Amino acid sequence: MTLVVDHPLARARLTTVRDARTDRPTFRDAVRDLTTMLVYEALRDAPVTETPVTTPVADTVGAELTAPPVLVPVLRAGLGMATAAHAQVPGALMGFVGVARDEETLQPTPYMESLPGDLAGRPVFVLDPMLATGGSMAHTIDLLVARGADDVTAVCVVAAPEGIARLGEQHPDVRIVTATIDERLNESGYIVPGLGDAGDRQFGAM
Ligand SMILES: O=P(O)(O)OC[C@H]1O[C@H](OP(=O)(O)OP(=O)(O)O)[C@H](O)[C@@H]1O
Ligand SMILES: O=c1cc[nH]c(=O)[nH]1
Ligand SMILES: [Mg+2]
Repeated sequence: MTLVVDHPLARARLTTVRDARTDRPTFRDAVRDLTTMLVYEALRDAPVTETPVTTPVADTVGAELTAPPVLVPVLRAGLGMATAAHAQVPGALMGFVGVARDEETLQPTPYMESLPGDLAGRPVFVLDPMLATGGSMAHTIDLLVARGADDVTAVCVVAAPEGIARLGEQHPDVRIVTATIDERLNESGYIVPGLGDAGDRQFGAM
């Protein structure tokens, strides 16, 4: 249930976000480009409904997504993925979750949720560039499941094996779409080689 998007263009943008010399505007641009590719691949097998369309030349049959996913960026870092994901699925509903990891305990500290009340039968894409211990993602998915969600995709840029394993235990039905599975977490809970703190690199250190 883990899809690694390793298209050459995704690998090139991943290299940009990994590079410690990349400035904030360039980092944000690369996160947006990666999100476009990740969401594109995440929707590859999405069901479509055929719809009639008239070209300047003839009538034909087109297609539209049968069920556009609800998009849920996880603040802060996931905000940098929101616009690009929304551009891919313009009709999507968007909810928001705020959670900050306590950097001492590595436990997620929730501070905000703004989600549709009923997610039953609706695909949901959680947008967060970093899946490290998996605590923040597991918390977010708990909120979604409490609202009836049963078709959840975690869209990430960098995933650690530890976070993937945790989701496999706590939420085995969740699909993960990521640009890379990295080596491990270090003693501070950062992904190695990773890209550092995705929130700080987009928005500045708090
Ligand atoms: O898998 P975990 O161990 O929970 O770590 C991953 C979380 O850490 C980062 O957010 P952070 O807590 O730094 O908040 P921020 O986006 O506001 O910087 C990242 O965006 C994830 O939400
Ligand atoms: O490497 C990491 C781990 C958690 N959160 C980040 O932003 N980066
Ligand atoms: Mg952060």
